[in-house]
Amino acid sequence: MNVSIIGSGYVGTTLAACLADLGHTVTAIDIDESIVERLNAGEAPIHEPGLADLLAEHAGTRLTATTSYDAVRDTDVTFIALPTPSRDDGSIDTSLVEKGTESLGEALREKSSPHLVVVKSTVVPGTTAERVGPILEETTGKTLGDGIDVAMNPEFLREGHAVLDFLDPDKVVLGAENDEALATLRELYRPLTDGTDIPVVETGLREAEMIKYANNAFLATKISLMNELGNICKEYGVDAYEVADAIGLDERIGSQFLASGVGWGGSCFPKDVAALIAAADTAGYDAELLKAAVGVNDRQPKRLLALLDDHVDVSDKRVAVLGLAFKPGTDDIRESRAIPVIEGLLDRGADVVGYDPVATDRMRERFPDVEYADSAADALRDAHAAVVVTDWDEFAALDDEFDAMARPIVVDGRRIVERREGLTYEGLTW
Ligand SMILES: NC(=O)c1ccc[n+]([C@@H]2O[C@H](COP(=O)([O-])OP(=O)(O)OC[C@H]3O[C@@H](n4cnc5c(N)ncnc54)[C@H](O)[C@@H]3O)[C@@H](O)[C@H]2O)c1
Ligand SMILES: O=c1ccn([C@@H]2O[C@H](COP(=O)(O)OP(=O)(O)O[C@H]3O[C@H](CO)[C@@H](O)[C@H](O)[C@H]3O)[C@@H](O)[C@H]2O)c(=O)[nH]1
Repeated sequence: MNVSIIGSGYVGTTLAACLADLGHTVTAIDIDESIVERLNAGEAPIHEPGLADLLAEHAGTRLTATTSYDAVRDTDVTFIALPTPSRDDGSIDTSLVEKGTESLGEALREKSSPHLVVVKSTVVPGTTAERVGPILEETTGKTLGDGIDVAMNPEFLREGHAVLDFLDPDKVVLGAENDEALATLRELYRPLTDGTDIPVVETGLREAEMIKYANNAFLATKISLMNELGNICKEYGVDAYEVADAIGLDERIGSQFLASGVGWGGSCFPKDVAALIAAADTAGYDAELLKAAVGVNDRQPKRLLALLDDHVDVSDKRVAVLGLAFKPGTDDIRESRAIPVIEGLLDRGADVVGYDPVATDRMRERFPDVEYADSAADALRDAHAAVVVTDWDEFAALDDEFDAMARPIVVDGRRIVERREGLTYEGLTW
């Protein structure tokens, strides 16, 4: 099938590379020329395991990139993978999706064969039918169901595992309101799902939109609940990880997403939970539990800093922040818990030195005046304390490096550092 994808960020690029790998002919469209150049050169514009290999294999053959929307006319299906950021009140800003849809519709006006537009972006229930659909009708001059159609296909990939998650998903959700749109979506995913036991959920547009929010809200709330339990564990000298291992054996609870610590960040959980709370508010429902999940999440970095305060007054002291990315395996710092931690340390007058294997450049843009080290060892040298914010594997191997600290104190927000003699070790929930 000939597919075009608007937006070549984390989702769009992964989708482009994976659909090409599944045998489709893919055109990636982005307004950022440097991204288009990199894609055409077979290079990954983002740090994502396995992505560079797929792009190198398919660029120039099954995958091409362009800044021109005209390319959509040579395709049968267009995915919209544009950002849906938060407004100040937490609600989603759909203006980029709407602008992209307008450009798409104008380009499709001259196309005579049928075209399916699939919303991949995370959008609140009603967006595809009530915003994307009408814009397409207006700009193409066609009627939905007659030459142009819409569908909704939420994405569940995790950053750092994007390619594997796409090629081996827990489920594929296809939202459509008519048989033709559904048949096109099925056809598109057939190379992925045929002969496998991957569940394919066929549902309506609003349901598909809501499934995405429900998925993220559930996972974020699960972590916040474990963080709440972990905070109580810490007060009673109980190891929250032992508790989590045991409760995770109950199949109704499940063992995943029970790692307590400094909380959830990233480009999705904070934005999507806020959007769902705002959407509920708009509908007249007070999403109390989701608000509490956000409250617990906001508290975890403060608890980490309070534990540090118990050990050392960091004013004018060098403090190492180990890990800057919102989680390991990515250079993404959006809503990273490192941000409130660094802010709290700067408020206390600390000389912060940050280290991350891949996310330093991005954090430097956010905090240009903070010092950044090239290795964990360099960050720890002469530091009066260290805090761990991201569970990069390499932090588990740190050992002698702690001997070079002015005072070997570690407050671990991710249970990754090994306890050792001579090290004052404080876990956030254990
Ligand atoms: N990042 C994730 O892990 C993830 C996972 C599932 C769903 N989502 C959702 O997918 C959507 C996209 O997220 P992302 O993280 O890939 O975004 P992103 O910010 O990484 O990428 C968006 C891309 O769109 C391009 N762009 C902006 N305006 C454009 C326009 N008018 N025309 C063409 N290109 C344009 C930008 O240059 C950028 O390359 C969001 O709704 C997000 O919530 C993200
Ligand atoms: O037990 C856990 C698991 C995760 N986290 C934190 O939660 C955040 C999110 O982690 P993860 O879900 O692995 O990363 P994302 O790439 O943000 O993926 C989430 O958000 C995506 C965008 O919507 C969805 O597609 C994915 O299904 C969903 O897992 C990170 O800060 C993690 O450190 C914890 O604190 N404890």
